[in-house]
Amino acid sequence: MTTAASAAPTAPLATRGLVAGYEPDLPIVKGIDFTLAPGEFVTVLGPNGAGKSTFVKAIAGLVPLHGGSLHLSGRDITGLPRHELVRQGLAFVPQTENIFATLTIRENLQVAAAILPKAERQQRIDAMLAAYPDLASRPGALAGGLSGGQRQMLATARALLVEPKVLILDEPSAGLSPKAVSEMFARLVEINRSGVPILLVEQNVRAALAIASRAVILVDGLLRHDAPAADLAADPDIGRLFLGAHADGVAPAGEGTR
Ligand SMILES: Nc1ncnc2c1ncn2[C@@H]1O[C@H](COP(=O)(O)OP(=O)(O)OP(=O)(O)O)[C@@H](O)[C@H]1O
Repeated sequence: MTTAASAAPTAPLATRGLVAGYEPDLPIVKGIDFTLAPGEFVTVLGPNGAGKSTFVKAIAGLVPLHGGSLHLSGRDITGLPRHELVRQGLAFVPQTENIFATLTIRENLQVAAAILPKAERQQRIDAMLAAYPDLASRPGALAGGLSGGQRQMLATARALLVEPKVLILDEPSAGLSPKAVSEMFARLVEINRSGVPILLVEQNVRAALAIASRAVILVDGLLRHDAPAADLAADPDIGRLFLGAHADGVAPAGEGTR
């Protein structure tokens, strides 16, 4: 018998009791129930080592699942291999190694387009280049020669090429200049407004709360807090309680930073 509690979630993305980690007996994500609603923009926050990256990598098929389930638009995608998750519409932009440095901008897009029907590929690549003037101005340039911000743009363009159901990004602001971060975040807001739900891991807490609609805070592999982003941004206690007082995105001296 199917009960309301056991019915498969129909949201764009849902995890139920998700347990994941790199070693069989060492869970890093320790049982997370999370739902990304249609059109939502959710940021994942928490102290260093809380398991934020592991959580999204597990969703993206890059970290082994030990338990629980994953659902994409009502479909159970638990345990599917990475390439199949992409095909199903789950786009993930990793923090590093998210482009092919020795290929050109256009070739990077062509590789991502390979899962599309042949007849659609060129038109989608052209449309994506049109949306990214910085990339369109030199499609033959090697991706390895791009700035950090342009690389992130290319990585995001590659992810969007296949019109995903959900876009997940792992710290896209890492290592970028303040100008590149604000361009990147403005682009994410546009993408979200076009209807793509976004899940964003960020250490840049204030910037993330300014663009997200909701925030979840992970502590030691568990989802400890879930609230509207504006409420968290206005809460003077939240930095002390959950973020190790990193609410300005700057870790105190002596604590681990990258
Ligand atoms: N490839 C890996 N192999 C084994 N353990 C790992 C690996 N990557 C991360 N870990 C461990 O998993 C735990 C959570 O790391 P994770 O990177 O998910 O945290 P985070 O919240 O994203 O941290 P940060 O904000 O510092 O990026 C840490 O104890 C870390 O050492």
